[in-house]
Amino acid sequence: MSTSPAPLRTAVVGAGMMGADHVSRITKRISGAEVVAVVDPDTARAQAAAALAPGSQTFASFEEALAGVELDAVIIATPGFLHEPVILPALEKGLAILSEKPLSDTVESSLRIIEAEQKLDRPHIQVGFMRRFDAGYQQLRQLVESGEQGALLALHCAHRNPSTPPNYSESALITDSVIHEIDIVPFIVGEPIVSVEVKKPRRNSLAPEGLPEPQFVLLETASGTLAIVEINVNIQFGYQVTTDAVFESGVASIGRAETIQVAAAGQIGQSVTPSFKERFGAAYDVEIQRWVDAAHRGEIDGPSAWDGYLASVVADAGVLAQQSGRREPVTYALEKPAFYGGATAGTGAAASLATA
Ligand SMILES: NC(=O)C1=CN([C@@H]2O[C@H](COP(=O)(O)OP(=O)(O)OC[C@H]3O[C@@H](n4cnc5c(N)ncnc54)[C@H](O)[C@@H]3O)[C@@H](O)[C@H]2O)C=CC1
Ligand SMILES: O=C1[C@@H](O)[C@H](O)[C@@H](O)[C@H](O)[C@H]1O
Repeated sequence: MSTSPAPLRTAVVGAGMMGADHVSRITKRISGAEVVAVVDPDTARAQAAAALAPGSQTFASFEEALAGVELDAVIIATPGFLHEPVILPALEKGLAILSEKPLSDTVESSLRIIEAEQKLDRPHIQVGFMRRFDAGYQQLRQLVESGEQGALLALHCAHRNPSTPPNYSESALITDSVIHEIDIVPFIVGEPIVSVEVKKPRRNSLAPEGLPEPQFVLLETASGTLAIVEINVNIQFGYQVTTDAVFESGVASIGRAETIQVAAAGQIGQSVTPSFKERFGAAYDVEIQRWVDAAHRGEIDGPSAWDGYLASVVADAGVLAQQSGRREPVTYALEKPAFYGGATAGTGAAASLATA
């Protein structure tokens, strides 16, 4: 008779929107893990999230959680610039780590993280690029790989949010939002991004003062496939993420039919998801379940810290392109280490896409 392994004793660090959602996910929707600690200096948030996971304890810092409870794993859902201070001690303890995107806020920090991780026997960090687990993106990737419609020439990507949180800056358009396309475009195309250019059309007057958006971000991959990303984060009507892929002999579209379409009373309509939590709810569930299952096997099963590092290099070029108005080349300083699953030539970016 086979017995299930003991649940992964997990801390969730950062009990805001994503952290609380992950607490609920682990407790109610997936198996093989339990939240034993919720960490947030904002006591009310920590307690509200911990209430979703009966038996969990709250802590004001990750250090206190490490000292106060036995852990196997950690989910990091603090703002990006606070990921590294949790990732490094978690690596030292050998915990399974799911870091929300981005891996970190700078290339330098991402490099420190991958250097620290490579002191261990194997990758411990999975990055929360959940689109890789979305059924639509997976089908699109398969279509590209099949070659059924010829070569992939271009992608039209729309990334629309109803509004932005406080302190959302112009660079956040790239580092916080387009970072998802920066990860998913190489995943679909199967090759790295080699340049970034940013075009700024007329400003949406409904965006917060000083935020020049929408913007169009052009991501070019190694063989010349062009992804044109409309990043448009104060569009009011809802949350919408779509991709239209242009092939040599056809087009394919994903992301437009998340909800039922109803024809009635002389109209055809469907509702729009209000936020990423609904649009990508199923993808987050699959992402976290696969991360938990892999952690029980001593593995990761999704985008690695190497993928997080690659994304940070492209994001850097993107922020530069916002300011320069020029096409900025993307230069990856490192070859992909064998530690991350393949000593391929060049950036190794394509080979890093084998998972998820
Ligand atoms: N995969 C996805 O689609 C999404 C990912 N995210 C990512 O999730 C992370 C969190 O984002 P949100 O939940 O939107 O932010 P949030 O602002 O709602 O929550 C962040 C929480 O971290 C807490 N915090 C701050 N310093 C801390 C510390 N030293 N230790 C523990 N907690 C601390 C804050 O008090 C706050 O409760 C970010 O990395 C963000 O990029 C966010 C939204 C969607
Ligand atoms: O990661 C996310 C947010 O942080 C970001 O602000 C949004 O633009 C993205 O759509 C969402 O998935």
